[in-house]
Amino acid sequence: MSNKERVLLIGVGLIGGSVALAIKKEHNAIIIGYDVKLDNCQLAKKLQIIDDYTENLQEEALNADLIILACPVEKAEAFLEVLANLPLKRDVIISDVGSTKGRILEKAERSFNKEVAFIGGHPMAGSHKAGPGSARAHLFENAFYILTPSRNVKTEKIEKLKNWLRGTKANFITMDSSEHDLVTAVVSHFPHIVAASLVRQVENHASKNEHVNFLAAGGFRDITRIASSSPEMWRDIVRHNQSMLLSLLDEWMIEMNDVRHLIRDGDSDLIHDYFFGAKKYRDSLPVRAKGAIAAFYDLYVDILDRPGVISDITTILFQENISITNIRIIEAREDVYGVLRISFQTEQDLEKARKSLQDRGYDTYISM
Ligand SMILES: NC(=O)C1=CN([C@@H]2O[C@H](COP(=O)(O)OP(=O)(O)OC[C@H]3O[C@@H](n4cnc5c(N)ncnc54)[C@H](O)[C@@H]3O)[C@@H](O)[C@H]2O)C=CC1
Ligand SMILES: O=C(O)C(=O)Cc1ccc(O)cc1
Repeated sequence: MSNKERVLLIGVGLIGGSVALAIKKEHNAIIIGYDVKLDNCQLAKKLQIIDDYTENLQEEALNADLIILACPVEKAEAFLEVLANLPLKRDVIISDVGSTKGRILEKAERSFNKEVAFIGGHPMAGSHKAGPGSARAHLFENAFYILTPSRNVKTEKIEKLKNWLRGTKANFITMDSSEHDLVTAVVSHFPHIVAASLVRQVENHASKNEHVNFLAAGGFRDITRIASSSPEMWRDIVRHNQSMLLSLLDEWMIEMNDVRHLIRDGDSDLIHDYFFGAKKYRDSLPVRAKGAIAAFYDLYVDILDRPGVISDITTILFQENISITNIRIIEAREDVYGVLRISFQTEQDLEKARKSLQDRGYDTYISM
């Protein structure tokens, strides 16, 4: 066997694949994938995300220097038990990428002896897409990557894990698992539940009114994008973070009840203050920083409603080798300016596109 270090990736999907690509950029290690979906392993190998895959997890685990769990969190918890019963390498580091940390850390601390360093990990970036086909080496660039080491882990092991993951170009922060589960519940898990519930409410109305579907196609689709994420992943997150989510739901119901009173009483100043408070806080949040939910790298371009303008713009971007992920006319009236919204994968693409289009006389905006 070669003397290169070996990484075992359990769950070869969007996040596992992106972590693997980031490791490959910086390390000459051998990355072996394991996944219940053989197709995902085969695709990942073809895309050179992993070097190879195995159907014998237990055998590969014995040789691994780094093991990363990147499957839904309830499965990850079950794999910890499998790993705990194996004679792993003495200095192995085990980490995960799961969206919840409390139950995983509890299991790790109960299962492993002090030679095994389990360091929870959660890259706070991603998307509603799934599978290795959507994996990107730069997915976590400038994002926060939360680490939740188990109690007995030495600082040098944490530094070693950061070194393994340096190709992500993420900003590492360390916290304990309960703080992690609280903040992620507030900024990510609970908003997902709200997004799903909004979509389900619209669906209910769509069955009674034929216009709802058409009207929900635009902005509503955008603000509820996260409701298209993997149901398996969110099922596990909700089960793992149950108590935090129940307490946030209680808070939300009190808040909604207050809103109900506001609307019922119809006091124009109080209603204004409610929206003003929300706007003030939202406007104070960093615009281009990466948070828990992926930012939209959207550029708005004023366009005259004339034939050929869209192909002119896409040609400019093509010549500049800038890939776009979505393009849409979001406002177009006869004989007046329309607005084209172009979405990019990265901030750099957005800035490059903005410059190229401005140089050719187009008026562009980053937010509307
Ligand atoms: N999607 C996102 O934006 C983010 C997700 N996460 C976390 O990352 C983890 C993975 O999520 P994604 O990569 O988004 O999902 P994904 O669906 O793209 O990848 C998950 C992979 O795990 C595999 N898998 C499922 N059960 C398995 C099992 N029993 N054994 C082996 N492999 C199994 C799936 O076949 C799939 O290839 C989850 O724990 C999620 O909470 C963390 C940050 C962001
Ligand atoms: O932008 C989105 O779709 C997300 O919500 C990404 C996301 C999903 C799960 C996480 O634990 C962290 C980030």
